[in-house]
Amino acid sequence: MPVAETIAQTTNRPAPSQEVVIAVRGLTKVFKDFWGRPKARAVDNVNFEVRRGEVFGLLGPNGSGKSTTVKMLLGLLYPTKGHIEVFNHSPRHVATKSRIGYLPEESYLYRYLNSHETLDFFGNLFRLPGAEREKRAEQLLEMVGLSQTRTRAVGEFSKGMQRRIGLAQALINDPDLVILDEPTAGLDPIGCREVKDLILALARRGKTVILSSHLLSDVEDVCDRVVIYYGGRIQAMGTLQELLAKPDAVRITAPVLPRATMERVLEIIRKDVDESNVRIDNPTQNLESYFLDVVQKARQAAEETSGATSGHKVADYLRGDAEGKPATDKILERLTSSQASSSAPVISSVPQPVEAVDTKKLEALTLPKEPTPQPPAPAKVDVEKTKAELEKANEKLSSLLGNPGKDK
Ligand SMILES: Nc1ncnc2c1ncn2[C@@H]1O[C@H](COP(=O)(O)OP(=O)(O)OP(=O)(O)O)[C@@H](O)[C@H]1O
Repeated sequence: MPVAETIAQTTNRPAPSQEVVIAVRGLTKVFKDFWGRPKARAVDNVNFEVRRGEVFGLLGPNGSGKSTTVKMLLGLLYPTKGHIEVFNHSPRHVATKSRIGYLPEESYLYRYLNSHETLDFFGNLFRLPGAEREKRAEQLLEMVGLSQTRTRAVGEFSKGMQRRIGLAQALINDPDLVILDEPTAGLDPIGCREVKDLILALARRGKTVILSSHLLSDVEDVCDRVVIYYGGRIQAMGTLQELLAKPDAVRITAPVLPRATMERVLEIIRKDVDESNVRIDNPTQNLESYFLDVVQKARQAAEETSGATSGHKVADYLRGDAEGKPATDKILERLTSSQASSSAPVISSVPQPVEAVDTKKLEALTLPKEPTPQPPAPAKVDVEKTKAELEKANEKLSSLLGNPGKDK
């Protein structure tokens, strides 16, 4: 799988359509004991709708009702009360089931089948013709980075490799609705990023994705909307923007500024807000980007691995015209923009006193040698610099894909 993009908000994904794929109303599930006495109210009067092309996150602590909800969406459990429609039908409708791909929390694989046979077996369950099964299996194995281990029994696979084959299995029927329970559990950071990119690629193609995960950063990277459960009830639901925005604070990011400029900026800010409410710091890159950089360098040594390799491009049959902009363009944009801001200090004005302006920090953030104060740079595009950055990013992308020059 290519690294297509990481943060949903930075993608040019079309807005989800108005077509409702899942409608859940008053959904309740009470598990009863042998004598019919209520044992656990796993899901309690839950309502939500998911539209076509949406990536919808199910969040909540252990035992809060996520898996029970998923099992009811799949028609594996009957609701005690309430109503579920998937593609306008009951989840038990056979034709509806054929449009769903499911990656359970634990993959149930036949340990003596190899990865190719595993996919062939599941393709057979969907009555795919032999040639089509063969084609999809090959593409999927390549996509999840398992083509080199296609003849090894899946029982020998590591946890992350089992997750990868499970993901391939969930996609063999080219489903319109993909339900993924902890898809990144056990995966290395590159695998996690590839799975997130795959989810975004599926959504761009108009697939609907339900993602249940405890990894909040994963959810944040890919989900359009999330629901947060506690005790079987929905505690919060909305887009990430709605749930996470802090409308009473602003953040300004800029390249490192001369001390005099910083002083002037602070002077202006102080006129409106108390100094103790202003925080200055350097943005840091996240651990994922740092890790990928380190691995990229290590990979140049081209060490052999008996495990999963980095995945390759999204399987052709899963791609569609709706992909829009090529994946490489997006990663270039992201890499260049993150480079541009890597050394930038952030000034944020927050309502709660976080940290008073620290003169030492301020000094550290300003240029080491006091240059002559420069007037603010005009906002013109430095074509040469942008070109160089693009080339650098392209190299980074090629080595991330382990496929130098191919996507140029
Ligand atoms: N088959 C069952 N019989 C009895 N109780 C059950 C059954 N399945 C789930 N429960 C109970 O329902 C509640 C919700 O469980 P569920 O598996 O849906 O939680 P979850 O949010 O998926 O948790 P986790 O994050 O740990 O996977 C828990 O109290 C659980 O014990």
